[in-house]
Amino acid sequence: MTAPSANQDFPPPKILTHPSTSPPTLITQGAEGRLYKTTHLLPTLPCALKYRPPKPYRHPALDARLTRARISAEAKVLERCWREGVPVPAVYAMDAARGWLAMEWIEGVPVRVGINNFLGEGEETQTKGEGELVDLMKRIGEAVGKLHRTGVVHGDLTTSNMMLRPRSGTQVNGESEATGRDDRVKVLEGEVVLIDFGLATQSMSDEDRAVDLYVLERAFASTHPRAERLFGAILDEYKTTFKKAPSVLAKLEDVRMRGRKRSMLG
Ligand SMILES: Nc1ncnc2c1ncn2[C@@H]1O[C@H](COP(=O)(O)OP(=O)(O)OP(=O)(O)O)[C@@H](O)[C@H]1O
Repeated sequence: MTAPSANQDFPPPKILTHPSTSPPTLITQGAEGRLYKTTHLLPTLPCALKYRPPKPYRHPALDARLTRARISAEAKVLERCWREGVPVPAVYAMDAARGWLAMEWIEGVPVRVGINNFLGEGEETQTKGEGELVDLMKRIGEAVGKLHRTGVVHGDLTTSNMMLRPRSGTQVNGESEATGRDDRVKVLEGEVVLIDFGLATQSMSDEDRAVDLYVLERAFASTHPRAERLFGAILDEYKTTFKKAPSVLAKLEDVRMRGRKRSMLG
Protein backbone atom coordinates (compact mmCIF):
# COMPACT_ATOMS: atom_id res chain seq x y z
CA MET A 1 0.00 0.00 0.00
CA THR A 2 1.43 3.38 -0.98
CA ALA A 3 0.26 6.89 -0.22
CA PRO A 4 -1.89 8.34 -2.99
CA SER A 5 -0.29 10.88 -5.28
CA ALA A 6 -1.43 14.46 -4.76
CA ASN A 7 -2.71 14.71 -8.33
CA GLN A 8 -5.10 11.86 -8.78
CA ASP A 9 -4.09 11.35 -12.37
CA PHE A 10 -5.97 8.17 -13.23
CA PRO A 11 -9.63 7.62 -13.93
CA PRO A 12 -11.90 6.87 -10.98
CA PRO A 13 -14.79 4.41 -11.43
CA LYS A 14 -17.69 5.88 -13.40
CA ILE A 15 -19.94 6.16 -10.35
CA LEU A 16 -17.53 8.72 -8.84
CA THR A 17 -17.79 10.95 -11.91
CA HIS A 18 -21.42 11.77 -11.12
CA PRO A 19 -22.08 15.00 -9.20
CA SER A 20 -22.07 14.76 -5.42
CA THR A 21 -22.07 17.14 -2.46
CA SER A 22 -18.33 16.72 -1.94
CA PRO A 23 -15.64 15.39 -4.27
CA PRO A 24 -14.34 11.87 -3.58
CA THR A 25 -11.01 11.62 -1.78
CA LEU A 26 -8.48 8.98 -2.70
CA ILE A 27 -7.40 7.44 0.60
CA THR A 28 -5.01 4.72 -0.53
CA GLN A 29 -3.76 3.19 -3.71
CA GLY A 30 -2.52 -0.39 -3.57
CA ALA A 31 -1.32 -2.80 -6.21
CA GLU A 32 -4.79 -4.22 -6.70
CA GLY A 33 -7.19 -1.51 -5.71
CA ARG A 34 -7.98 2.00 -4.60
CA LEU A 35 -9.96 3.17 -1.65
CA TYR A 36 -11.98 6.39 -1.88
CA LYS A 37 -13.98 8.25 0.73
CA THR A 38 -17.11 9.54 -0.91
CA THR A 39 -20.64 10.84 -0.36
CA HIS A 40 -21.92 9.66 -3.73
CA LEU A 41 -24.58 7.38 -2.27
CA LEU A 42 -26.11 9.94 0.10
CA PRO A 43 -24.91 13.47 0.97
CA THR A 44 -25.03 12.69 4.69
CA LEU A 45 -23.47 9.26 4.47
CA PRO A 46 -19.72 9.06 3.93
CA CYS A 47 -18.75 5.71 2.53
CA ALA A 48 -15.60 3.80 1.68
CA LEU A 49 -15.59 2.82 -1.98
CA LYS A 50 -13.15 0.10 -2.94
CA TYR A 51 -12.33 0.03 -6.63
CA ARG A 52 -10.40 -2.59 -8.53
CA PRO A 53 -9.53 -0.94 -11.86
CA PRO A 54 -9.01 -3.01 -15.03
CA LYS A 55 -5.49 -4.43 -15.30
CA PRO A 56 -4.20 -3.76 -18.83
CA TYR A 57 -1.59 -6.52 -18.52
CA ARG A 58 -4.25 -9.21 -18.03
CA HIS A 59 -6.38 -10.77 -20.72
CA PRO A 60 -9.58 -8.63 -20.66
CA ALA A 61 -11.98 -11.57 -20.27
CA LEU A 62 -9.93 -13.11 -17.47
CA ASP A 63 -9.45 -9.71 -15.82
CA ALA A 64 -13.21 -9.02 -15.84
CA ARG A 65 -13.93 -12.45 -14.36
CA LEU A 66 -11.29 -12.10 -11.63
CA THR A 67 -12.40 -8.61 -10.65
CA ARG A 68 -16.05 -9.63 -10.48
CA ALA A 69 -15.22 -12.69 -8.40
CA ARG A 70 -13.03 -10.76 -5.94
CA ILE A 71 -15.45 -7.92 -5.38
CA SER A 72 -18.40 -10.22 -4.88
CA ALA A 73 -16.42 -12.56 -2.60
CA GLU A 74 -15.40 -9.61 -0.40
CA ALA A 75 -19.00 -8.35 -0.26
CA LYS A 76 -20.32 -11.80 0.58
CA VAL A 77 -17.89 -12.32 3.44
CA LEU A 78 -18.57 -8.82 4.82
CA GLU A 79 -22.31 -9.40 4.70
CA ARG A 80 -22.01 -12.72 6.46
CA CYS A 81 -19.89 -11.15 9.21
CA TRP A 82 -22.21 -8.17 9.58
CA ARG A 83 -25.28 -10.41 9.86
CA GLU A 84 -23.60 -12.44 12.59
CA GLY A 85 -22.59 -9.41 14.63
CA VAL A 86 -18.86 -9.38 13.81
CA PRO A 87 -17.65 -5.76 13.92
CA VAL A 88 -17.06 -5.00 10.21
CA PRO A 89 -18.20 -2.21 7.85
CA ALA A 90 -21.73 -2.69 6.49
CA VAL A 91 -21.97 -3.22 2.74
CA TYR A 92 -24.00 -0.42 1.12
CA ALA A 93 -23.79 -1.20 -2.60
CA MET A 94 -21.65 -2.88 -5.20
CA ASP A 95 -21.21 -3.27 -8.91
CA ALA A 96 -18.95 -6.29 -9.17
CA ALA A 97 -18.87 -6.12 -12.98
CA ARG A 98 -17.51 -2.55 -12.78
CA GLY A 99 -15.18 -3.48 -9.95
CA TRP A 100 -16.46 -1.47 -7.01
CA LEU A 101 -17.86 -2.08 -3.54
CA ALA A 102 -19.26 0.71 -1.33
CA MET A 103 -19.26 0.14 2.41
CA GLU A 104 -19.71 1.98 5.68
CA TRP A 105 -17.01 4.53 6.41
CA ILE A 106 -15.39 3.68 9.75
CA GLU A 107 -14.32 6.76 11.69
CA GLY A 108 -11.24 6.66 13.85
CA VAL A 109 -7.67 5.50 13.37
CA PRO A 110 -6.14 2.10 12.67
CA VAL A 111 -5.36 0.14 15.85
CA ARG A 112 -1.67 0.32 14.82
CA VAL A 113 -1.77 4.10 15.15
CA GLY A 114 -3.61 3.97 18.48
CA ILE A 115 -1.06 1.59 20.00
CA ASN A 116 1.92 3.49 18.60
CA ASN A 117 0.53 6.79 19.87
CA PHE A 118 0.14 5.22 23.26
CA LEU A 119 3.63 3.70 23.34
CA GLY A 120 5.22 6.91 22.06
CA GLU A 121 8.86 7.26 21.22
CA GLY A 122 10.40 6.22 24.53
CA GLU A 123 12.45 3.07 24.98
CA GLU A 124 11.27 2.28 28.48
CA THR A 125 8.93 -0.63 29.07
CA GLN A 126 5.47 0.76 29.53
CA THR A 127 3.63 0.19 32.75
CA LYS A 128 1.45 3.29 33.16
CA GLY A 129 -1.79 2.66 31.31
CA GLU A 130 -0.85 -0.92 30.62
CA GLY A 131 -4.26 -2.03 31.89
CA GLU A 132 -5.90 -0.03 29.07
CA LEU A 133 -3.54 -1.56 26.52
CA VAL A 134 -4.41 -5.05 27.77
CA ASP A 135 -8.06 -4.06 27.50
CA LEU A 136 -7.56 -3.12 23.84
CA MET A 137 -5.81 -6.45 23.24
CA LYS A 138 -8.86 -8.18 24.68
CA ARG A 139 -11.15 -6.25 22.34
CA ILE A 140 -8.97 -7.44 19.44
CA GLY A 141 -9.20 -11.05 20.68
CA GLU A 142 -12.95 -10.75 20.97
CA ALA A 143 -13.33 -9.38 17.43
CA VAL A 144 -11.16 -12.16 15.96
CA GLY A 145 -13.01 -14.78 18.04
CA LYS A 146 -16.34 -13.55 16.66
CA LEU A 147 -14.93 -13.61 13.13
CA HIS A 148 -13.72 -17.20 13.39
CA ARG A 149 -16.93 -18.27 15.12
CA THR A 150 -18.77 -17.07 12.03
CA GLY A 151 -16.72 -19.31 9.74
CA VAL A 152 -14.58 -16.61 8.19
CA VAL A 153 -10.79 -16.26 8.18
CA HIS A 154 -9.42 -12.84 7.37
CA GLY A 155 -6.23 -13.72 5.52
CA ASP A 156 -4.31 -10.57 6.48
CA LEU A 157 -4.86 -9.82 10.16
CA THR A 158 -2.67 -6.91 11.22
CA THR A 159 -3.22 -3.90 13.45
CA SER A 160 -3.47 -1.83 10.24
CA ASN A 161 -6.51 -3.82 9.18
CA MET A 162 -8.41 -2.97 12.34
CA MET A 163 -9.91 0.42 13.10
CA LEU A 164 -10.51 1.96 16.52
CA ARG A 165 -13.95 3.49 16.09
CA PRO A 166 -14.76 6.16 18.70
CA ARG A 167 -17.79 5.16 20.73
CA SER A 168 -20.74 7.51 20.36
CA GLY A 169 -20.30 10.51 22.64
CA THR A 170 -16.58 10.75 21.95
CA GLN A 171 -14.97 12.56 19.05
CA VAL A 172 -12.38 11.42 16.55
CA ASN A 173 -8.84 11.50 18.02
CA GLY A 174 -10.33 10.55 21.35
CA GLU A 175 -10.55 14.22 22.34
CA SER A 176 -13.89 14.22 24.04
CA GLU A 177 -15.81 15.69 26.89
CA ALA A 178 -13.81 15.95 30.12
CA THR A 179 -13.80 12.48 31.56
CA GLY A 180 -10.85 13.19 33.77
CA ARG A 181 -8.88 10.43 32.05
CA ASP A 182 -5.27 10.67 31.05
CA ASP A 183 -4.99 11.72 27.37
CA ARG A 184 -2.38 9.06 26.83
CA VAL A 185 -4.77 6.20 27.45
CA LYS A 186 -7.61 7.84 25.49
CA VAL A 187 -5.86 6.90 22.25
CA LEU A 188 -6.63 3.27 23.10
CA GLU A 189 -10.36 3.80 23.44
CA GLY A 190 -12.94 2.75 20.87
CA GLU A 191 -14.56 -0.24 19.27
CA VAL A 192 -12.32 -2.56 17.26
CA VAL A 193 -13.70 -2.88 13.70
CA LEU A 194 -12.06 -5.31 11.26
CA ILE A 195 -11.49 -4.04 7.71
CA ASP A 196 -9.93 -5.14 4.40
CA PHE A 197 -11.51 -8.47 3.60
CA GLY A 198 -9.82 -8.67 0.18
CA LEU A 199 -8.06 -11.92 1.15
CA ALA A 200 -10.79 -13.35 3.41
CA THR A 201 -12.29 -16.77 2.85
CA GLN A 202 -15.04 -18.81 4.40
CA SER A 203 -13.42 -21.58 6.42
CA MET A 204 -14.12 -23.69 9.49
CA SER A 205 -10.71 -25.32 9.54
CA ASP A 206 -8.53 -25.13 12.66
CA GLU A 207 -5.46 -24.90 10.44
CA ASP A 208 -6.78 -21.84 8.55
CA ARG A 209 -7.81 -20.16 11.78
CA ALA A 210 -4.44 -20.92 13.37
CA VAL A 211 -2.63 -19.41 10.38
CA ASP A 212 -4.83 -16.31 10.73
CA LEU A 213 -3.73 -15.98 14.38
CA TYR A 214 -0.10 -16.66 13.46
CA VAL A 215 -0.11 -13.90 10.84
CA LEU A 216 -1.49 -11.53 13.48
CA GLU A 217 1.08 -12.67 16.05
CA ARG A 218 3.98 -12.10 13.65
CA ALA A 219 2.63 -8.78 12.43
CA PHE A 220 2.04 -7.65 16.00
CA ALA A 221 5.56 -8.58 17.10
CA SER A 222 7.16 -6.64 14.27
CA THR A 223 4.85 -3.61 14.44
CA HIS A 224 4.70 -3.31 18.23
CA PRO A 225 7.80 -5.05 19.65
CA ARG A 226 7.40 -3.25 22.97
CA ALA A 227 3.90 -4.64 23.45
CA GLU A 228 4.69 -8.14 22.17
CA ARG A 229 4.71 -9.61 25.68
CA LEU A 230 1.03 -8.69 26.02
CA PHE A 231 -0.05 -10.65 22.93
CA GLY A 232 -1.32 -13.47 25.17
CA ALA A 233 -4.24 -11.22 26.20
CA ILE A 234 -5.54 -11.43 22.60
CA LEU A 235 -5.45 -15.22 22.70
CA ASP A 236 -7.03 -15.36 26.19
CA GLU A 237 -10.01 -13.33 25.04
CA TYR A 238 -10.20 -15.27 21.78
CA LYS A 239 -10.62 -18.36 23.94
CA THR A 240 -13.39 -16.74 25.95
CA THR A 241 -15.28 -15.66 22.82
CA PHE A 242 -14.91 -18.75 20.66
CA LYS A 243 -15.64 -22.16 22.10
CA LYS A 244 -13.61 -24.06 19.51
CA ALA A 245 -10.53 -21.98 20.36
CA PRO A 246 -8.66 -24.74 22.24
CA SER A 247 -8.15 -26.88 19.13
CA VAL A 248 -7.19 -23.78 17.11
CA LEU A 249 -4.62 -22.79 19.73
CA ALA A 250 -3.19 -26.33 19.71
CA LYS A 251 -2.81 -25.98 15.93
CA LEU A 252 -1.20 -22.58 16.44
CA GLU A 253 1.62 -24.37 18.27
CA ASP A 254 2.24 -26.51 15.15
CA VAL A 255 2.12 -23.47 12.88
CA ARG A 256 4.64 -21.64 15.10
CA MET A 257 6.90 -24.70 15.02
CA ARG A 258 6.75 -24.80 11.23
CA GLY A 259 7.48 -21.08 11.13
CA ARG A 260 10.54 -21.51 13.38
CA LYS A 261 11.83 -24.44 11.32
CA ARG A 262 11.44 -22.43 8.15
CA SER A 263 13.28 -19.42 9.55
CA MET A 264 16.09 -21.69 10.83
CA LEU A 265 16.48 -23.15 7.36
CA GLY A 266 16.56 -19.58 6.03
N1 LIG B 1 -14.54 1.01 5.72
C1 LIG B 1 -13.49 1.82 5.90
N2 LIG B 1 -13.63 2.94 6.63
C2 LIG B 1 -12.57 3.78 6.80
N3 LIG B 1 -11.35 3.56 6.28
C3 LIG B 1 -11.17 2.47 5.54
C4 LIG B 1 -12.22 1.53 5.32
N4 LIG B 1 -11.75 0.55 4.54
C5 LIG B 1 -10.46 0.84 4.30
N5 LIG B 1 -10.10 1.99 4.90
C6 LIG B 1 -8.78 2.65 4.83
O1 LIG B 1 -8.23 2.41 3.57
C7 LIG B 1 -7.04 1.64 3.67
C8 LIG B 1 -6.99 0.62 2.55
O2 LIG B 1 -8.10 -0.24 2.58
P1 LIG B 1 -8.02 -1.74 2.25
O3 LIG B 1 -6.88 -2.29 3.08
O4 LIG B 1 -9.36 -2.38 2.35
O5 LIG B 1 -7.62 -1.69 0.72
P2 LIG B 1 -6.49 -2.49 -0.05
O6 LIG B 1 -5.32 -2.81 0.84
O7 LIG B 1 -6.26 -1.75 -1.31
O8 LIG B 1 -7.29 -3.82 -0.35
P3 LIG B 1 -6.73 -5.20 -0.84
O9 LIG B 1 -5.78 -5.68 0.25
O10 LIG B 1 -7.97 -6.02 -0.92
O11 LIG B 1 -6.06 -4.97 -2.17
C9 LIG B 1 -7.10 1.01 5.06
O12 LIG B 1 -5.82 0.76 5.59
C10 LIG B 1 -7.85 2.06 5.86
O13 LIG B 1 -6.97 3.06 6.30
